[in-house]
Order: sequence, then structure tokens, then C-alpha cells
Amino acid sequence: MSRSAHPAGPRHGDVLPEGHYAAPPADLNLLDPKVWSKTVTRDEATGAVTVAGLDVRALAEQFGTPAYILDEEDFRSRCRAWQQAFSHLDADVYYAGKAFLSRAVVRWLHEEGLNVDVCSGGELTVALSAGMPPERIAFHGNNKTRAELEYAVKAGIGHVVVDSFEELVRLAWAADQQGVRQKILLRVTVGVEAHTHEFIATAHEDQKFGFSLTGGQAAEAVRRALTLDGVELVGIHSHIGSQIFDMAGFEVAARRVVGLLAEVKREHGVELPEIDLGGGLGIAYTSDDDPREPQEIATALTEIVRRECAAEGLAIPRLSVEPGRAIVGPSAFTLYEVGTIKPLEGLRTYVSVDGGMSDNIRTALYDAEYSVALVSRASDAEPMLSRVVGKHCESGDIVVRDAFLPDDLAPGDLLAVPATGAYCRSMASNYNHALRPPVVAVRDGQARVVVRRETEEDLLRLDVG
Ligand SMILES: Cc1ncc(COP(=O)(O)O)c(C=O)c1O
Ligand SMILES: N[C@@H](CCCC[NH3+])C(=O)O
Repeated sequence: MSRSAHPAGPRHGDVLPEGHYAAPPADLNLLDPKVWSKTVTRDEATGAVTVAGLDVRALAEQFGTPAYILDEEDFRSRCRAWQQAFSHLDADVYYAGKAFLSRAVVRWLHEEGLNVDVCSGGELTVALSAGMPPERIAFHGNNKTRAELEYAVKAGIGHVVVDSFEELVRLAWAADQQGVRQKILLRVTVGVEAHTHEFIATAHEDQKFGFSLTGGQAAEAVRRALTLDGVELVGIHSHIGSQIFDMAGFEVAARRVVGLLAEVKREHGVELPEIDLGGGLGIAYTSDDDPREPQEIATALTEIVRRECAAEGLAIPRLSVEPGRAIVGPSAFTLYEVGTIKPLEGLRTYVSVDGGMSDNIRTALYDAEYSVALVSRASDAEPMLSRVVGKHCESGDIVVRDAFLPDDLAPGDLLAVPATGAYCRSMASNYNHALRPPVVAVRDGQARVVVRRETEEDLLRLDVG
């Protein structure tokens, strides 16, 4: 989640606790390019907002609301930025499918030369069915089932990132049964407290993922992996958490992972050829967030790996990274229609939209911050401190906790929440039997549905009682 300062400010004229809110933005019609996908613009003369040359009002008309609008050019350009940043190195970029996966996205990744990281049999099926070569797929997860492991081995995937001793045995057995040797990396927890929300930090000791480096589990896992016939240990993996801006955690992780490679060489005389430093790079959800560019990350990581390897007398291993949010997060926005508007004098105005926690659970789950804009017209009305809420039966059903919207807002207006490409559709639910919204891909004046809206028949199909 964003760790930025509180971005909201008071409704004009309201008396609010002093210093609690920042001032409202000077112009509510401005769409900050930091948080909107690359092809989004607002025509100053007419106020119309377009994406990939398409008027969002026409998109709402054609595809309905709520809808995720995915800017294909933006997505592809982020893929290229990551590829280019690591292109001069012996390195691989794996897109983390958990952020958002669909067959269209897999095809774009394939065309742009990226690999995919999956963390369930379902994600693996989507990746394979869209033609991703199995050797370009990595499989993650802290509790992969025996069936999932057999499926992955049978499919011939590139590597499995092993998370536990049980999995090591299960996987070696599954591979043995199929007469193959499965390449693996071991996921280690490097003991870093990533500066992010507790639920998305993954490298400190007290959580469920990986082999503890400091507690000696990682060394034991290496020892066991090297003795099992069904697996070929090729490297070490670390993922410290998500929505991180500070490079320090990655640097510590890189140092500790290289330290383990050195220990493995000393103990076993084996130089493991690969390291994977995971994903986790933060994006701008509000104008206060300042994310790092892929190039900065590539430079910082490779410098540290080179330096540590030189100090330890190791050959430089092949490096992988796994960005998810940093690729797809900024590429999409969610389009909603305004319904009920409830002003609370001296407090704020509750603006209800036709979606909510079923299409974006992140605000309720992580206290995530988002921005929002009126996109069906421009407005010169006064700023009104608002809370954008959904239509679910929960008072925690909040999409944007604090934002300024024009105080002439009316039912039927369209709002868009930017930076909802990651962990929104992929974490969407049918709570209150909501129908999950479609994903509409837009590019060069063309729009097409890549994930269709659910229907009531979809819900009833599963209800077989
Ligand atoms: C192992 C692993 N790799 C990559 C990612 C992608 O993270 P992000 O979307 O923050 O880049 C995650 C999710 O946090 C993960 O668990
Ligand atoms: N779902 C989280 C990120 C967790 C990523 C998986 N390790 C989010 O929305 O920020």
C-alpha cells in the first residue's frame, strides 16, 4: 500500500481538525500522468477524457460500469522498460501473474519477451493455454498441492520455487515418477522488514513463506535438495514484499542471497548459477508517491550482486526479477457510475458507486490509498471532501478513503479510479453476488473485452444444490 502522506483536504468552507488534511488540488480536472496510464488525456476545451483515443463516456456506454479499462500500450511499454533495463545483463524478467492474469496479457508478455511467474494450477493453466512456452514459466507458492506439482512437472515448466521441506520431498517424488529432474530455486526469507503494509511484507522471520536464512533452515534445505534425484537445485530466490519504494531492503536481500551462494560453495563445492530477487516495486497510487524506474532498480541490483560476488570470489549468477504491480498496476483504471450521494455537513460527502470492495478489496484490506477523478465532464465547481464507497453491505466498503470531487457531482456522473490494474480484478469477489466487472483492453482507438463481465447465469451455474 501507499505510505504517502494523507492526500486529501477539507471541503471548501468546512471546519475540520486543524492540519489533518492537505489542501485540495488547485484544479480538479487535472489528471496527473504519474497515476494515470500513458494514453489517458483530458481535452482542455471540451473536458472529455480519452484513453487510447477513445472517449471514456463511449466506453461506459458500450461496456457498462463498473469496468476495468486496460491500456495495452501502457502495459507493453512497461514490459519493454523492464526488458530493456535488464537487457545488457544475463537476466530474466518474470511478470508476476498474481497481479493480473488473462490470456490476452500472457500473449502480450510473450510478444514482449517476458516470462511468467504463476502461483497456482489455475494461473499455470491460463499461462499455458495462451501459448507461453512452459520453460518460460516459474511456479511459486507456500503450499502447492501434490496435484499442482505433478501438473507443473508434466507441463515441463522452467523452474519451481520450492518453499518448504515438505514440498521438496513432494516435488522430488513427482519428478522421479515422471522420470525427469525438475529445476528448482529455494525461496529464502532474508530477515528484512520491508517498509510496507504488514500483510504484504514477506521477508521477515515471523510469516509463512520460505526457508529462514538466519535460522539455518536455508542451509539445511540446500543440503537436502542436493541429495534428491528428482530435483536440480539451480538457485536461490528472495521476495521481500510488495509496494516498496526504498531500495535498501532489496540491497540487503541481494547481499544475503549472495552470502548463501558463497556458503553453498564453501560447504558443497557447488556454485549455484541463478538468483531471483522477486518483485515488489511500488507504483504511484496518488500524486504523493514517487516510484523507482526499472532502470534504477536494474542498476542498483546488479551493482550490489557484482560487488558481493567479487568479494566472495563467485561467478556472477543469472539474475531474475518478478515485477507484477509495477507493470500492470498503472495500466488500468476502473470506471464507475455515481449513484447515491450523501452529504454529511461539516464532515464529508459519501459518494456511492456501482462497484466497491468486490472489484477493489485493497482499501478495506490494506488501508490502501487511491485517487479518483470525475471523467464524464469537466467541472469548475468547488472541491468537496468525499469518500468514494461501494454498494456492498459493509461500512468498510470504501474505494477511495479521502478525495476531492467537484461539489456539483450528480448521480449518473462517471468516476475513474486510476492504478487499479494490479490486485483488483485478480482479487475480485462475488460478495453479495456481485458480478465481477469486465476487463476492456484499449489500443489505438480500438476496444475489446479480454475478460467478460460475469452474468447471473455464471453465478447460478455454480449453484448446483
Ligand atoms: C514471489 C513473488 N514474486 C513476485 C511478486 C510480485 O510482487 P509485486 O506485484 O509487488 O511486484 C509477489 C507478490 O508480492 C510474490 O509473492
Ligand atoms: N495483493 C497485494 C500484494 C501481495 C502480492 C503477493 N505476494 C496487494 O494488493 O498489494
